[in-house]
Amino acid sequence: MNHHCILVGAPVDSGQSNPGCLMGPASYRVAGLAETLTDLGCTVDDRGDVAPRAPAPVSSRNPAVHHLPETVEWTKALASAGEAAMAAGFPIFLGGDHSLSLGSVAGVAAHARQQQRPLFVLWLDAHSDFHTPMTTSSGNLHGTPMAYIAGLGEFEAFPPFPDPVPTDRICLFGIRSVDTDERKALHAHGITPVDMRELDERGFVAPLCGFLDQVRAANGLLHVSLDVDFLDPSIAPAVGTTVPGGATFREAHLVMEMLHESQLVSSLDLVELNPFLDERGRTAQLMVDLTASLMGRKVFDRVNRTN
Ligand SMILES: NC(=[NH2+])NCCC[C@H](N)C(=O)O
Ligand SMILES: [Mn+2]
Ligand SMILES: [Mn+2]
Repeated sequence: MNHHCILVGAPVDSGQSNPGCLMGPASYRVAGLAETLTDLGCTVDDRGDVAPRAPAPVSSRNPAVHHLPETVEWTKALASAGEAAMAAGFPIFLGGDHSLSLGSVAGVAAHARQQQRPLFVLWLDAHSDFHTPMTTSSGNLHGTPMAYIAGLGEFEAFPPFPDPVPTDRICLFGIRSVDTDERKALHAHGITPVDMRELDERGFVAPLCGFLDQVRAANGLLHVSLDVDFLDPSIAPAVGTTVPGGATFREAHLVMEMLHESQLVSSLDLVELNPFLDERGRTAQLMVDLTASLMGRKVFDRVNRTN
């Protein structure tokens, strides 16, 4: 794991209809993300916020889709910022709604291809985000990045995804809200999300270890996309698409601690934080603390523990 962290601000608000995610990067900075990482022994390069180019007038064949031109420009800008950040260290994309991952993961994938390393994606989310611009009925493009990353479906004005991630290298984890068309597409492509029901039955450790073993065996790069709504709304209220029954405080930290111990993670998205909906900054703070666990914060060193 590379401990030179590159903070890439991605104040994307165009992928959904609940304004406020554009304040996410500022909120993480106020919550002390850079200082927290520095205290953990990381070096930090905050590159500020990415600025997309002026959008060209493109429209979707699906009349429900909104802010397509803006989201296309964010995708291009974040793909190039992401590729550059991967070459320099460990990128942390500060969102911004989840449509930012159309670009962040495209940049990461371009880097992985250059390095000739297979890319794996861990999607920590209540939602599968497996729509395409053709199937979404909300028209919110934050519901589409997973299909784009897998190279499936029609993405109109978006640049083709650089090196689509095969579906067996994708792990959708914590899922508890899937639309009918997404369900059909997931089924058609043989993807079985690790949903909350499975996590209830098997616990968090076994399914996560299984996926990490796969990454390790392939000497892969691992991108983690952490959507605030992966967490239970009772601990993380600052998100526009709350779904009850999410990960608890300890379950979420356990995932992050295990990811740290695996030493496999090479890039991270923090997405969907809407500070306008937060309560005294508690969701931003929790996301910073989860990032700290991912980067190695622990109470005790467990290496030599026998019980
Ligand atoms: N990244 C997210 N929070 N996505 C929520 C998507 C919700 C719903 N499936 C939709 O497409 O509108
Ligand atoms: Mn999402
Ligand atoms: Mn979500």
